[in-house]
Amino acid sequence: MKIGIVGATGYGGAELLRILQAHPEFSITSLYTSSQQGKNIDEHYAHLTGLFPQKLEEINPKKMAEETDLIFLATPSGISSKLAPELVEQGCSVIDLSGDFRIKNQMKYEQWYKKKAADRFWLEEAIYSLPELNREKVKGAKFISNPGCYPTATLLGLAPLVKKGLLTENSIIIDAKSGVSGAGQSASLATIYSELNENLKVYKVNQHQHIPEIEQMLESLGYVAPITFQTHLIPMTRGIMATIYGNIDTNITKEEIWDIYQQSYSDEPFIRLRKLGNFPTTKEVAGSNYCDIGLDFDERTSRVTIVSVIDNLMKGAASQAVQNANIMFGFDETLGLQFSPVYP
Ligand SMILES: NC(=O)C1=CN([C@@H]2O[C@H](COP(=O)(O)OP(=O)(O)OC[C@H]3O[C@@H](n4cnc5c(N)ncnc54)[C@H](OP(=O)(O)O)[C@@H]3O)[C@@H](O)[C@H]2O)C=CC1
Ligand SMILES: CC(=O)N[C@@H](CCC(=O)OP(=O)(O)O)C(=O)O
Repeated sequence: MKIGIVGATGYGGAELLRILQAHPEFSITSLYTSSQQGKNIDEHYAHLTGLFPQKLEEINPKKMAEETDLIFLATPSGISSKLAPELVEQGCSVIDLSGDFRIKNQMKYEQWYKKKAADRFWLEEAIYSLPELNREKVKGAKFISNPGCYPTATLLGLAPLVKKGLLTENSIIIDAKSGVSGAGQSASLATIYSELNENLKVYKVNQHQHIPEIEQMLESLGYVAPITFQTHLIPMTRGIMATIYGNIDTNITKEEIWDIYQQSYSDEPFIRLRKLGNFPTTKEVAGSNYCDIGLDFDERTSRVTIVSVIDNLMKGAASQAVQNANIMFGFDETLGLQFSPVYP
């Protein structure tokens, strides 16, 4: 199948290149750019020297749809709201890695992203797919909205308890930390070495654009209440750790809670549950499509602690997008994604 990437010069795009280069069914035919037409990708990324002969091409939806079967949009929010519908209308399948089609309520998108929302019709057309929670909607779809990085870690950590209705209303608090590649490749004061090295930063306090995305999905799983979600920037390149707290009123033991997770995820190829008392680290999933989860229940406070880690550029973006592409086209979901994390 012929694959095109928009935003290949960005961090998410670079990971798509790395994964798709070795994929047995998808072949990268075209790379598109808004700023570097005519160049080769290795003029931007020396680590890709000699691997991709094709030149970066300008963005032209009609031509792109003729040249490819599927386009990944790894562009900043505010771009795909217009570009994705043009591609789908021309018959091309699309997976959008940005936030533009995740939040189905236009007012909420505009409130949290401070940008104009996509057209209501196309918001309905785009299928939000976190495969472990709703893969049945994806097979045969033409247009996928790939989840955000923090929502992926958070929702996979919470889903088993939420589906069982075990968490009490208004009790969910998520303390999330990300490596700096989560902010993309553009330089900013907050992410330069002297600001971040040996330093921890809280950011977007009660303002993070992933709050409505997480709440929307939790609502569909049966938890209808606001969450507290807080993000921190950590001096490392990649990785997200979401440490999640919630209250359980029912009489339950930590072994029973662990069993619920075990039952939910035992058949999931990309979710690895730690044994009770063990917790994952971000390095243990780096460069892979895994989400690793550990948990504990404090019978003294009736509060559960769930630790969920992913690689923000992989399960949080590029490899999850390829997982979605596999499902869309009826391939084995793990195709081209069966590699272990890079460690140490
Ligand atoms: N980084 C992460 O961990 C995650 C990122 N995402 C989302 O994925 C998307 C890409 O993120 P990331 O790769 O980190 O971002 P980067 O900033 O690293 O790259 C974005 C790329 O988008 C392209 N671009 C910029 N402006 C335009 C435009 N007007 N039209 C078309 N293309 C444009 C640029 O390429 P060029 O100049 O060649 O056009 C740029 O290289 C974002 O929406 C982000 O929110 C989602 C989950 C995790
Ligand atoms: C470390 C860091 O800055 N991370 C980014 C994640 C961006 C992202 O993935 O956001 P959308 O896809 O929803 O635009 C942030 O917190 O905004």
